[in-house]
Amino acid sequence: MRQQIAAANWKMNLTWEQGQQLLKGILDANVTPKQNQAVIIAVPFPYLTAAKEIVEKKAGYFVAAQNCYHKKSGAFTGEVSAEMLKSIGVKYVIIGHSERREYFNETNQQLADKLNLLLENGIVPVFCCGEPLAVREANEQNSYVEQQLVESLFHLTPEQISGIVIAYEPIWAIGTGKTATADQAQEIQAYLRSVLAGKYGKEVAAKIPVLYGGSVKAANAKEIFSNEDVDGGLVGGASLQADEFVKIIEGLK
Ligand SMILES: O=C[C@H](O)COP(=O)(O)O
Repeated sequence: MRQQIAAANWKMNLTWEQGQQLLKGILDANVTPKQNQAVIIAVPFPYLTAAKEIVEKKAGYFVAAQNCYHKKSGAFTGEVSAEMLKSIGVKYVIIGHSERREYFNETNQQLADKLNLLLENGIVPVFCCGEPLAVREANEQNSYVEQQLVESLFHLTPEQISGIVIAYEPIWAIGTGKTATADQAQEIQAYLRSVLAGKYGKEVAAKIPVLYGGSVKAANAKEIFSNEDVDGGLVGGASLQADEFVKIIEGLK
């Protein structure tokens, strides 16, 4: 079975003291991921090293960064490179979150560059994609998200793309409490997998985990994750409460 992933994205929330409490709550629940499962916790940059010490003591649990810069190194004050993240042992990095696309004007081309840098450094990119409400209302979500994949991912070799994780997050469902139905998630994620299969073949497409994100919580995780093409979730709000996130982990296939 493809890898199944419960990914927490703290975004710009929590002091380090609060973060430690949350990690303690999650790890004290002592849920052991199965062979095909992983738990990823994306914390703010300043917490990465200390969080890694705590989180990665437990098998199957990893920290992630929430972003990296699209250039290798140089005079880019305030930015963090893929190589720096590698140098402290970070194994996963979220890129292309809709908040970064919207508030920081990230483009598909910049994301293609970030992917290259992460892969060069042996880091697994968690590539986010997803459509805004107006696109969903016009029923154009498939072609919209397909374009995001084509422009950011399709320069990768089959071997490279086999090493990434995709997170489909409809923007209208992020932090709104409005979740895509399990059927809506399955439908578009099956479509995205067919797009990947069209370019790379079915065997490669079948290996790539595709997560769903957008108001996932303990109460709906299991149902959403039960779909064939939904390989877990990228969770914002509900990942800030230990008991909620633990139940989400338990909802993985
Ligand atoms: O990265 C996580 C997503 O943006 C989902 O956030 P949310 O679970 O608060 O809707």
